[in-house]
Amino acid sequence: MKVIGVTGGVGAGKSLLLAYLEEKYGACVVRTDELAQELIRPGTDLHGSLQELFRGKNAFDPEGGLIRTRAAELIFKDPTLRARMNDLIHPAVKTELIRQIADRKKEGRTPYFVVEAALLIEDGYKKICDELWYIYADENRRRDRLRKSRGYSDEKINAIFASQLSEELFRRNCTHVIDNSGSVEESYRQIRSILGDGII
Ligand SMILES: CC(C)(COP(=O)(O)OP(=O)(O)OC[C@H]1O[C@@H](n2cnc3c(N)ncnc32)[C@H](O)[C@@H]1O)[C@@H](O)C(=O)NCCC(=O)NCCS
Ligand SMILES: Nc1ncnc2c1ncn2[C@@H]1O[C@H](COP(=O)(O)OP(=O)(O)OP(=O)(O)O)[C@@H](O)[C@H]1O
Repeated sequence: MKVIGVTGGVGAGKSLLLAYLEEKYGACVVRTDELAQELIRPGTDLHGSLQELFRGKNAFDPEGGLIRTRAAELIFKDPTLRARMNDLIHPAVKTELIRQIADRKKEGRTPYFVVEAALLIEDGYKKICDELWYIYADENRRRDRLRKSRGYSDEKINAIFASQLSEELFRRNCTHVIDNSGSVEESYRQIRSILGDGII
């Protein structure tokens, strides 16, 4: 089983390409954002710690769930708060991922295990991945896609951009680059040139 780490800036097209890896190659895809949401659901220890961290900041709904838009507003403009949130959540995410990778390896039926993480490089996923893929799209296209598909404001886009690695650092740390600035078909072709033409 090959373990592939997928990263890239917000709106580069990671989700879209992960779906292709799942459908065409039978990959097991885990998005760390989704895993994090599970690990911080109300009732968990992590949820308690997060409530402490965001105390007085109106970041939770009446059922105790984290209000994503509010959390984004807070963490993307405050590097210290973001670092403290990362320190709380990310070790647990990584531990859970390592467990899932080991389970799949043991089971022996998964050809590719794909981990998607915004902070793949910063969080040291290099050690647990065989390859690191950088999904690139030029900044203007990403801005455009995020405005259109998610209604993100320029302020939100700027704040997230500022909290993520530069293109140069992504490129320097990854083993493969997929340029998703063009059509989806062109990106699929790049994936096929890395993984071959079909399910193994
Ligand atoms: C901060 C949250 C609430 C923002 O939610 P929202 O729906 O507004 O935006 P979305 O999830 O689409 O994230 C926007 C972009 O920021 C990236 N991102 C998410 N968390 C972080 C972070 N801690 N640092 C840098 N970038 C991040 C995402 O990958 C994406 O590219 C949400 O991303 C979250 O709960 N993050 C915590 C989990 C986490 O740290 N995930 C990254 C694991 S590597
Ligand atoms: N090659 C492409 N051509 C046109 N639209 C695209 C292309 N790739 C992605 N998109 C669109 O751009 C938007 C952002 O893509 P996507 O959600 O896959 O980004 P992401 O990298 O997963 O973002 P995030 O970092 O927030 O997880 C989506 O609406 C997606 O359909």
